[in-house]
Amino acid sequence: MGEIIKGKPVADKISEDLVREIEGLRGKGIQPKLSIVRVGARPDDLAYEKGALGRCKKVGVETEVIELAEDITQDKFIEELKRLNEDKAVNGILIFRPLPKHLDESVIKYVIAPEKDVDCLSPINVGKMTEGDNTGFPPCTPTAVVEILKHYGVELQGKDCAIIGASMVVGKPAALLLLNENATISVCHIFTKDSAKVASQADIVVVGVGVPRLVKENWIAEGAVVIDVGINVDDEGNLCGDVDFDGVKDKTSMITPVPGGVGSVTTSILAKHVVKACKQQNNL
Ligand SMILES: Nc1nc(=O)c2c([nH]1)NC[C@@H]1CN(c3ccc(C(=O)N[C@@H](CCC(=O)O)C(=O)O)cc3)C=[N+]21
Repeated sequence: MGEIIKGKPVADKISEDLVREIEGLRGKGIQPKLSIVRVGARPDDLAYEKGALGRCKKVGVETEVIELAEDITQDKFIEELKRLNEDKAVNGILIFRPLPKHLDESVIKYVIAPEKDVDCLSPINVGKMTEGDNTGFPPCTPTAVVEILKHYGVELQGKDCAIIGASMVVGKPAALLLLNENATISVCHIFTKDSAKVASQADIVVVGVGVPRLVKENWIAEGAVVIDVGINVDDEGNLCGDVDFDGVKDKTSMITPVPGGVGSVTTSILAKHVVKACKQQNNL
């Protein structure tokens, strides 16, 4: 019991396919490119940026980072974004979130070109995900969750999934993507009466809340599959997930580690979305 299912084999498989696909595109004179938009220098954003740049380099996706000042005005930000929308060389745009408070995401999400929106900021892509329309771009992290489950042969149809956390970047989209796989979904959040009870009745538990080691042994049914999306730094400065890995592991049939789990697949999905966007934009 307690097979540790790592992200690397999943990421490697996706990367191998991408390398081949990008070689094919280059043969046609096409080079996929991602623009990353970062406002300020939050450690969280820098960590993701480092992983994303490394992955893109490895598979052959060109990158640029648009570094904007922490105090950039909304008008200037929108001007930059429109420039990227119109730049024919740019196929994908990733805007790090959350944006500083003075930038209004509810306005900006309508400005990003949906066909370049590789991490699902645009309501068009949220809508496509909700409908199960595969022409859009669901957010990279919950997509990585589903890819890991499929890679390790976890049946989803008819299974009971508990999602812990209801954010727009993890919980809500994870619920929709797993629903699209015909699983039965329960979503727990801070107002849920008894999250441990809901989780302990599930075949699959997906956790993305940002609370170090929240999910304990009593939350997990014997033989359940546990996917830990959290990336936290604990009091000793170590990277840890939202699941008490040592306490939970032996009760599960499979569990993802942190680091080395979902986080390592997210950047491969990002690169995959850039290539998909590139192909769509070139009518391929
Ligand atoms: N639009 C948007 N989408 C995001 O998904 C998003 C964001 N904005 N803003 C910042 C946060 C933070 N975040 C991280 C992802 C990976 C690591 C990380 O450490 N990744 C390691 C692997 C960690 C592991 O192995 O588990 C790597 O890629 O090498 C950290 C942080 C994404 N975020």
